[in-house]
Amino acid sequence: MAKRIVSIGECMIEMSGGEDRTYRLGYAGDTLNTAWYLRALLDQDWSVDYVTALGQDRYSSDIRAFLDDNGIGTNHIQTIHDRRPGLYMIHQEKGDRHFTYWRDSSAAKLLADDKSALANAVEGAELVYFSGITLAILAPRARGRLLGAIVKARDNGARIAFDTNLRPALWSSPRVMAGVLTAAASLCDIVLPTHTDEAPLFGDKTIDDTADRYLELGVEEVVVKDGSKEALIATANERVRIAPPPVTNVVDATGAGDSFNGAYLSARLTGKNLREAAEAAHRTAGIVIGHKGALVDPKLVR
Ligand SMILES: O=C(O)C(=O)C[C@H](O)[C@H](O)CO
Repeated sequence: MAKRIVSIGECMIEMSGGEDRTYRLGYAGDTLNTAWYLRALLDQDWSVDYVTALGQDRYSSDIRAFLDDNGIGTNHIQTIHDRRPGLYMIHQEKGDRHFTYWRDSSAAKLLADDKSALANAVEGAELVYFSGITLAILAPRARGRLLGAIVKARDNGARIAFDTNLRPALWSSPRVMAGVLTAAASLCDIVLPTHTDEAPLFGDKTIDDTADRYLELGVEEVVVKDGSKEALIATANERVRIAPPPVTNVVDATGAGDSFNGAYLSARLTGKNLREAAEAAHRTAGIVIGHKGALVDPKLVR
């Protein structure tokens, strides 16, 4: 039987491009993006399931079909009858991508309402992946239910990977965001933060400060991304710094970190060392930022 990876979070309708007010419709969301690159890079010894909630509208049906067609498991996607998927638009400004969201009443906000559905979803997983965005969209009690299911999965042998993925707009305050993310990270085996996002919130001066903060929480492997600068992979015994290869063609940085995570985790799951995994991750992210939207054709990254 294939070894299971479960990624938990929100998939939205994505509008990318926007030149002459012409947009391309896609489906994306940080945890789905990572699932997408895991699916693209792993062989059929692995299954990749996406756990979220969708509605019954045409876009929810299309998202399910899109995931099915691309080999991502949809059996644990819940249906919320009177809700629809969220939506976001990407715009480019001053060399970076920015997002505007319509997601306040999306179906995914209810993904952790059913405790037994969550427990079933993570059962038998080898790796469970979630993010700070997954936590940000949930009400406080639902966050507790999700973290409870994750702790149980870990007790049953799953490894837990977490990208803190800071989105201040989705949190009630920076203090709540910092507190919840730190508590969640302390339950995880692999944490994949982005230094530039975390530095102003936590006062980190260097990528080593970011790594140390998570190592001190008991995290085994910390993967600190830093945009176009070198990434730091830190464990209690080893520190590896890997610069990305030069990239000349940045079209849209959406999904760079998520694809980095997908490639990194797929390399680690198949026995690659920290250096090899970080190199593979930079390579994949370098391809993704040359295209519009978060998801590129899997053939381009294989
Ligand atoms: O910002 C979010 O919540 C998204 O999930 C949208 C993008 O796909 C994601 O941020 C890219 O990392």
